[in-house]
Amino acid sequence: MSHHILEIDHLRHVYPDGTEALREVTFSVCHGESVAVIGANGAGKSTLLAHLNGHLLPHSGEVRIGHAPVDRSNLHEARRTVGMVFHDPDDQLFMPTVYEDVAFGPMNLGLTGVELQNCVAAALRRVDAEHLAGKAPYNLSAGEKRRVAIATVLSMSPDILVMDEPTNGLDPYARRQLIGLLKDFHHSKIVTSHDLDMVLEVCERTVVLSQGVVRADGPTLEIFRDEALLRECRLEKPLSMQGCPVCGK
Ligand SMILES: Nc1ncnc2c1ncn2[C@@H]1O[C@H](COP(=O)(O)OP(=O)(O)OP(=O)(O)O)[C@@H](O)[C@H]1O
Repeated sequence: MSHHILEIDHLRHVYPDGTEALREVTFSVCHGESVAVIGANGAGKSTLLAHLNGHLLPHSGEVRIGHAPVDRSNLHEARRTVGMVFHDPDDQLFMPTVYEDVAFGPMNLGLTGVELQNCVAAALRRVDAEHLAGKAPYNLSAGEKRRVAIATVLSMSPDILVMDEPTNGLDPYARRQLIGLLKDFHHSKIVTSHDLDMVLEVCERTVVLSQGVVRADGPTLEIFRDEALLRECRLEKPLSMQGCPVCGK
């Protein structure tokens, strides 16, 4: 029995206008592993994420979660197993208060009363947002919204946390807080981002997509040291790995 929690097997996706966004994409994620999926604009990252919880279904190939292929018959289970934090938190927060947003998922799973209250409090505590419980989500700052969006997913106890551009729009302090939070999660994680410094800190492994194809898959540091690969895939080294712009060292 393999120790993979998620397997992406020869996944191909073609949009109705004929754009072939993913071609034979194959890689697996182990229990507890943090994997970044990086690539230039249009490389296929969002299309790939949309397959992980069945928002899109493949033209050929498959996505397996815990060895079960994701298809129309098990979308509900796939969405419970894969906690997806969307690119824009406003797509995830729609209730009058933060508490109700975080309670929404577990309530649908049948939690009520004290059990529900404890579940919401635990999820908010993990993202350091208990004090926001009574606030209206639309009044929160970008960093607060991002943390609450993560809490809405954590309250469902997913086996895999998937995050699309988690540091987008955050100021340096909020970004640093989020990186700390991600490093403290010992879930399996898949993160897509153009923030390669964050990737370097949070993900031990990186998959590089280019024009819908997996161009490389390996330890993050090795990938970022491969200048020819980065150039070919229209990527740049993380700033923390570039020399000083003044002295060149
Ligand atoms: N609904 C759609 N219909 C047709 N083509 C699409 C659609 N959505 C995405 N595409 C195309 O599929 C390819 C992959 O797009 P995708 O959004 O997955 O890339 P991405 O790596 O997430 O890009 P970015 O970094 O800009 O967010 C691109 O060529 C894009 O133009």
